[in-house]
Order: sequence, then C-alpha cells, then structure tokens
Amino acid sequence: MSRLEVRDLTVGYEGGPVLHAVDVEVPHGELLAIVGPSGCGKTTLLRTIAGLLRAQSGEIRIGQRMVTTHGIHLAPEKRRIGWVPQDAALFPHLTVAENVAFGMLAGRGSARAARRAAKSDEVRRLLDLVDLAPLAHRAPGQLSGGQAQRVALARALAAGPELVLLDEPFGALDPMLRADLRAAVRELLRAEGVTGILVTHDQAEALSVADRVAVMRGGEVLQLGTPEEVYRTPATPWVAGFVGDAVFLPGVLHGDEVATAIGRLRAVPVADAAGLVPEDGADVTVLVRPEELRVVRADAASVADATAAHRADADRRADDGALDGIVTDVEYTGHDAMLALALADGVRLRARVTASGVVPRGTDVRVSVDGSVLAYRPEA
Ligand SMILES: Nc1ncnc2c1ncn2[C@@H]1O[C@H](COP(=O)(O)OP(=O)(O)OP(=O)(O)O)[C@@H](O)[C@H]1O
Repeated sequence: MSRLEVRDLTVGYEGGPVLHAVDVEVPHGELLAIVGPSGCGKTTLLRTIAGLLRAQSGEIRIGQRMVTTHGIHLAPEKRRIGWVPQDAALFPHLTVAENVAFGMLAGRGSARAARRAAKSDEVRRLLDLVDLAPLAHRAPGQLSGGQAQRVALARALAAGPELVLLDEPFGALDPMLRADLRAAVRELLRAEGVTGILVTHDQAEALSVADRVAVMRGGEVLQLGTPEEVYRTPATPWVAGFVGDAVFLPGVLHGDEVATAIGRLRAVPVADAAGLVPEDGADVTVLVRPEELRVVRADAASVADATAAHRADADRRADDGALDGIVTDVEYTGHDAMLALALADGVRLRARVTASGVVPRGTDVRVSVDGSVLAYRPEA
C-alpha cells in the first residue's frame, strides 16, 4: 500500500521558510491535485517529497517507509517515486522505448543498459499502456508535445513507483489534448494502482480529475478535501474565490438568516481556521455561487401573477428576497452562460444560467437565491 503522509513539514531556502507546517495525506491509489497561486510552494512541496530538497522539520512517509524525518533523508532514487515534469525532459539521444527503459533502471542505468532493456516485455507493456507502441523507435524530437508527455508518464511508471508526482504536466498542451491526456493519466494511475500528486494551475482541471484537492496559499494548505467539499463548502472566502466563480456580499447574521443587500437569505455559519463561528449579530461575508442565483424574466413573473397558483409562487420568491434587476451583459459559453446583473439598488452580481435560461442584455429580471448560503467571519 502506497499511502503518502506528510506531517508538519517545514521547508525553506536561504531566504527563509517557504512551507509552514504542511500536513497532506493521500490514500493509496488516489490522485491529489494541488492548486494555489504562483509562488505558494507547490513545487517546493513536490521536490521535498521527491527528496530533492531537505526539510527543516516534519515527516514524510510513503507506504510503510519513513523517507524524511528528524535525522533521516532517504536519497531521491531510493524513494520509489516517478516524476513527470512540465516539459517531458526526455533524453534526446535515446529512442522512445529506450527512454522508458531508462526509467526502469531507476537512475542506475547507462544508455547501453537502456538500449538492452528497451526490448523487454515490460517496456512494450508500458508503451501499449500509453498508446505509443508504434512510435517505440522514434527520437523524442519527432514527437508532439502530448506524445512526449505520454512517454514521460510511461518512464515514470517504469520503475514500479509507489508514488507518481506530476508537476504541471499538461501546461504546454492545447485544451483538447490536455483533456485527453489528463483522462489518460487518471485511467493509467488507477489501472496501475499508483498514488499520485498533480500540481496544476487549472482549478477546473483539479476539480474534474482528482479524488481530492489541496488548496495552498503562502506555504500553507488552507483546505484539503474532495472536489465537492472544496467547491461546495470552502474553508474560507479566499478558497471559494480561488476554486471557482463566487459572489461575495457583506451581511449581518440574525439566527439562521443573514441580512444582505439582496434581502434576507437562509445562512449556514462557517467556522474559521481557529474554530471561531460567526455569532448572532456579527458582520459576515456571504458566499453565493453564480449558479445559486435564480434569474426570471420580469415579464414572465407578471404573466405568472395572472393565476392564483403562480401568484403564491411569486409571493414565496418575494419572501426569499427576489429583487428587480436588469441584465447588463451576457457571456455565452455554449452549455451555459454568465449573466452580469445590476439590481435596482445598485448591487452588481454575476449569475450562471443554463443555455435555455439565457435572456438578452437589457432584459428586466427578478433575482433570488436558491437554497441557503455560507456566512464567514470577514477575512482580515
Ligand atoms: N531555489 C530557490 N531558492 C530560493 N527561493 C526559491 C527557490 N525556489 C523557489 N523559491 C521561492 O520559494 C517560493 C515557492 O516557490 P515554488 O516554486 O515552490 O512555488 P510554486 O507554487 O510552485 O510556484 P509556480 O506556480 O509559479 O510554479 C517562491 O517564493 C520562490 O521564489
């Protein structure tokens, strides 16, 4: 079993600590995606797990083996870790098959040994796995970016690693190829039963491909959870805004409701990192996802008013805080669209609607919030 456990890890360069008491766990066979702004320490964490950097304190355990702890620093080649870098970094003087074979030799090989091993069944199996058997004798210079990344992945898997670290492996690829390759990577890691960590700058990619997502900022892990947890119940407003589109409104908490510029909304208070929950009467920051806003044409609402049943429905919406507004812009993306809205009292919002719910710019609408919202203590 190759579960990864990182405990209380602090790592720095000459300028001082870059990772501060980081905790990360990846269960056996799962893929963890790490996201965070540039410079937050993602690569530093990966390099420390790989043994390329020494930790100042903390522990790293891979499966049953403690590879980093006080006084112990297992050499990178002994950690049974595969590495897939952003630019594939294949050896230009070796063929595709020889590059994969080199990975099998776990860093102890020569070009000559790689040439011999390139003929083995295991190399053939790995090339089949990444769909590149017909290109076995090509030179790296004759491959597309996506093919080179597949070779890098096969090379990383060749040594039978317990853990594969992928550092922005799709960064240089076009969106279609990117989607194909990330699905292939996910499938391959599952098939091989290998635990993985993927660093990516693409939040949507992280949410779609990973079993769990870690959101980092300033050398700390702010939240680690399933994609749904991170998106639906973000630990802080910052996490909410980082992993997806978000509307933030100031409000005041009153019991299980919050008073905001768009009316009183049902609210769930969220504890901050110190465990403090906003108290009754406290100022809060309310999170609304754009898809939680319900937008109805104002003329549809008045047609609805014509029947008693619909009038009751309209009254209920008014109780939920439905407000008058106007659509000021429409960003159409095919399967859905983002509407920019200006409410009568000057508040501006963005609402995501399905393709069938798109209304043209200039349309008068009624806006309400579906369900309850999260209420956070305002961030400093
Ligand atoms: N070799 C180094 N010496 C000194 N400081 C470094 C070194 N490498 C990285 N840093 C600093 O450590 C911090 C974290 O860098 P790191 O590369 O881990 O961030 P990252 O999250 O991977 O960034 P990016 O998304 O831009 O790749 C940054 O402030 C960076 O300037």
